[in-house]
Amino acid sequence: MSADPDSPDHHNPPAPSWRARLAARFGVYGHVPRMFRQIWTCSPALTLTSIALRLVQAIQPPLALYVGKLIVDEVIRTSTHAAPSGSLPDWLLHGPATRLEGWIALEFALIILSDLTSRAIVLVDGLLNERYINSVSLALMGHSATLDLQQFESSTLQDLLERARRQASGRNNLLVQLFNIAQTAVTALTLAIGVVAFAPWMVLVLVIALLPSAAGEAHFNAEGYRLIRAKTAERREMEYLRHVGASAEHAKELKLFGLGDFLVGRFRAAAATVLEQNRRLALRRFVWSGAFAAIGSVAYYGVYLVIVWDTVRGRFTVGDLTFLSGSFLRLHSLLSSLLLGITQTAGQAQYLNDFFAFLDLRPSITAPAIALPFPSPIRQGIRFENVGFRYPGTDRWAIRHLDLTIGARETVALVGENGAGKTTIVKLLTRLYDPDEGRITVDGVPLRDMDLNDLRAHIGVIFQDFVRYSLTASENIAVGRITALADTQRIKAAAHEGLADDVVARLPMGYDQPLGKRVANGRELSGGEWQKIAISRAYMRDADLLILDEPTAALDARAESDVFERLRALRHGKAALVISHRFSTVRTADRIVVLEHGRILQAGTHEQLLAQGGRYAELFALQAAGYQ
Ligand SMILES: Nc1ncnc2c1ncn2[C@@H]1O[C@H](COP(=O)(O)OP(=O)(O)OP(=O)(O)O)[C@@H](O)[C@H]1O
Repeated sequence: MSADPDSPDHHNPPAPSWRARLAARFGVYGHVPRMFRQIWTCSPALTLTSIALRLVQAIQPPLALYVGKLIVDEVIRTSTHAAPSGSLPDWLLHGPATRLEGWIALEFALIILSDLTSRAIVLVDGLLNERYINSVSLALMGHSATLDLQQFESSTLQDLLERARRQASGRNNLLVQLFNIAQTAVTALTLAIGVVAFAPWMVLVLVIALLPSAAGEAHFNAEGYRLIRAKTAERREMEYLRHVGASAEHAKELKLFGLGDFLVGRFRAAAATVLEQNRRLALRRFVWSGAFAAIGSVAYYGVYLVIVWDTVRGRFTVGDLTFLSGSFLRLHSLLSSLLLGITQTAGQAQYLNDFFAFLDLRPSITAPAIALPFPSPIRQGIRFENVGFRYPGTDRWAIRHLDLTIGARETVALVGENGAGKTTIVKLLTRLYDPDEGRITVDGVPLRDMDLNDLRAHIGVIFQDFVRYSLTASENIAVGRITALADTQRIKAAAHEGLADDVVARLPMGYDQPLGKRVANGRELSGGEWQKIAISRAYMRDADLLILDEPTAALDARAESDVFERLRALRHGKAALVISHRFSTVRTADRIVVLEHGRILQAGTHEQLLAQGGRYAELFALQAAGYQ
């Protein structure tokens, strides 16, 4: 992580200081304490149980080794006496070996205990891990809801989210692995204390011999992290291609256009670069780790030789020899597995960093601490005052010098060619974005001064790319006011107003019918039928301003005319903004605003605009000619 791969000059980063290098090596673990706090809040009882069980498990190996030493010493001591006569039961019950029996019984008890605790650990960790993964998913979803649309549209956030999601994927068993590392560390420490009591220098030699391995692993961890960050865009592309290439919603077009091979080729190309770099790193890691590990093994056998020599010389008993060589062998393998564990978890801990980095993102569209309520009902109207807006990362004005008023009881239609800025006006009105210039007010109260939830609660908006939820028909309508999910009457009334009641009546399971192809027993609807469901959502709100962004594009002519007849009747006395390319819809509005390149070109009633003979009349004539 010595260079930020997102920065343009990451090919030639300045030489990092040793502090930066150290931070890069171990920085991946920076968020582990925060993760433990999160685990703790998932279940203090399970966390404590897991820690207690692991402590018990951790001190068992040194204990077992020490008891083994006592048994060997005792066997040697008793075997110097005359060989016992009689059978094994006689010897056990009456012989001079009661101490030996005690040690053997203790060793047996330790083995049983070890077996029980390891099973209990699997159980407790499994339960805890599941809760933790759920809490990660909840945190991701909860925090996503607070972020701005503009943040979601940035590719940097997409990358971060892609990496953060891995933390919630369940494949990531970081919790269990970190607990294992802690347990191994406690065992290694207890063993080391035992060995230190006999010969402190042995532990020192072993630790020093493992230092190159530790440094190597830390280096390769940092390399791996850098590689993953640098390749996030490719990974995201692979994820996308996998989704497009293997999902029901894309199957129709993929077949008809014969895109299968094209997608496979693109995936192969993206995968190849990631694979190649990973392969090179893995090979280098293999060679260096092997060499470093050999240093550890040489040191281990050197020390082992000295222990044997000291036993032959009589400095150590045979029991000491079994304890020391056993401890030493164990210590060597524990320290190696500790390193390996750290290596494996470092890869996963990076996702932890990304997960918390995502949680630390703050939305830029916020409400003031003391926010004003939405002026309901609207008395004067909604005003755009000299509004200008550029999408982040672009230098073209999507809207500029825009002055527009929507009267309190007025239905305004926005027309204009593709890209004229119609949808952008809706996004600004709902504060999905904030204008760069000018301001938008409702009855003189600036949108920025209002409570965000209150603002959005008073506006009913259906975008042209509304969401088709894989939920029941009833839920699909209720999403317009999710707090009224149980209010069947309200849902039915909204369905009636949005013309969805006929659609629902034809479904075998009525309002309880799951919609879409993703769910069991799901029924797919036609484009127009979906649109009627979406329009009904808008009627779930008792909105002061209703916005329909091309709501009728997929409706047949009769349905479209019905929708607007109802809109006029039901919106009686309330403001509405309608975006449409169909002049049959547009002409019924109280006022029509013609947009071009983010500015107002003309405004007036259908008749006035026709009489003016400008762009509106031209576009109207074009469409009318199409019907002749
Ligand atoms: N998220 C975005 N990021 C950058 N530019 C955008 C974004 N959304 C829209 N634009 C640009 O802003 C301009 C206005 O877009 P807008 O969606 O408001 O047009 P529109 O009038 O609704 O068009 P249409 O009739 O095709 O729906 C267009 O030039 C478009 O390319």
